[in-house]
Amino acid sequence: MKIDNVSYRSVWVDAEDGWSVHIFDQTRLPWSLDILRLTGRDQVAHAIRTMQVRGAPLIGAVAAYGLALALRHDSSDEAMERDAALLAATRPTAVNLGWAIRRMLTRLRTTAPADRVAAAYDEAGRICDEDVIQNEAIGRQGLELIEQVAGLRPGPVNILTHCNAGWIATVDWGTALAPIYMAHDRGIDVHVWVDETRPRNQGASLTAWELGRHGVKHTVIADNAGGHLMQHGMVDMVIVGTDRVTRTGDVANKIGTYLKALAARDNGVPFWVALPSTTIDWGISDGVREIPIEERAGREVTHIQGRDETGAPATVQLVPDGSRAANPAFDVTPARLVTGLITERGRCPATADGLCDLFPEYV
Ligand SMILES: CSC[C@H]1O[C@H](OP(=O)(O)O)[C@H](O)[C@@H]1O
Repeated sequence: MKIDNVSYRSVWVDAEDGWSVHIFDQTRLPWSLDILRLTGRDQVAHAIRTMQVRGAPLIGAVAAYGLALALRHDSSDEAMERDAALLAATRPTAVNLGWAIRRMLTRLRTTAPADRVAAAYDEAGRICDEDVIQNEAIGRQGLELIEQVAGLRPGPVNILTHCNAGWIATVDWGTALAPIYMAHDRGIDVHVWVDETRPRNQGASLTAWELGRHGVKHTVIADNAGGHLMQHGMVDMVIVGTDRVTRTGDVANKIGTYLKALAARDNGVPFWVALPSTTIDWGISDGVREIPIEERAGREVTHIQGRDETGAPATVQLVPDGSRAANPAFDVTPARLVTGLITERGRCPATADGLCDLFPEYV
């Protein structure tokens, strides 16, 4: 995607040294665009754990490069398995992380140690290139849904999204936002209701930043406002991303997604989930029981980051000293509340049959 008319991906290998890896520090957005140069395994692990880099497809891609960086230090079998396990354990919910590491190991275990670094960079690069292609295809699949609504009546197509599933959550294009970018670029009048997405505020700080940079009309709202807007006919559809989808169509996504799905169902608003097939966990069926939900630090709830009147970054405490906080970072929306899944191969019902029809080779 472009920033000030310069094309970027969310992760790239340094063009000069050919081995260090660059990402945007997403904890610094929207106030400053800081590019981090990653040079080792521990730096990559820290970036994923602290959400300097986040978004299901992107953490998989960055972890893949993290393994390549680790192999530069030690390409032995023991070190490779150890480093892969460490990177795979940095965050539990997004299945793309484990998928990417498993894909890397599949290639590297049959590669001679002396050839592993080159093979790792090659495979990580393929993961990135495929993510871009998949997300662009998701954009085209979702664009058709927006075009259908735009053809029904004049005025903007109003889309609500939760968290950030934009280009900065993936290698490029995004998932939930890809159809929106394509509709905007084709002159369709779209407006996005951007859930702030407490407690990390990925919507307020990342989705709003992305859409603003691309010139897409948007309004940031409190997470709790979505149901009201749906009741008053102000939302034509919901499109969200996801971190893990079961083989039966249950959807894990940022905390609060489930509540939006309930409000959408109650108000007859289509609730779409956009995902590349790398986000499908074919090994599980019951999302509520089987998807691991990351529990993050309570400080993310008790404190909030922003900038003060002088423009300086600031962190303020929101709750009384001594109050405890719970911080489940994801929830699971049962398939019955999902209108459909938007994948790189097409749209399908959130059902085992729907996914099997699109991806028969995985079943
Ligand atoms: C395109 S996947 C985006 C997905 O990842 C986010 O989680 P996090 O910000 O914690 O990495 C969120 O669930 C988004 O929907």
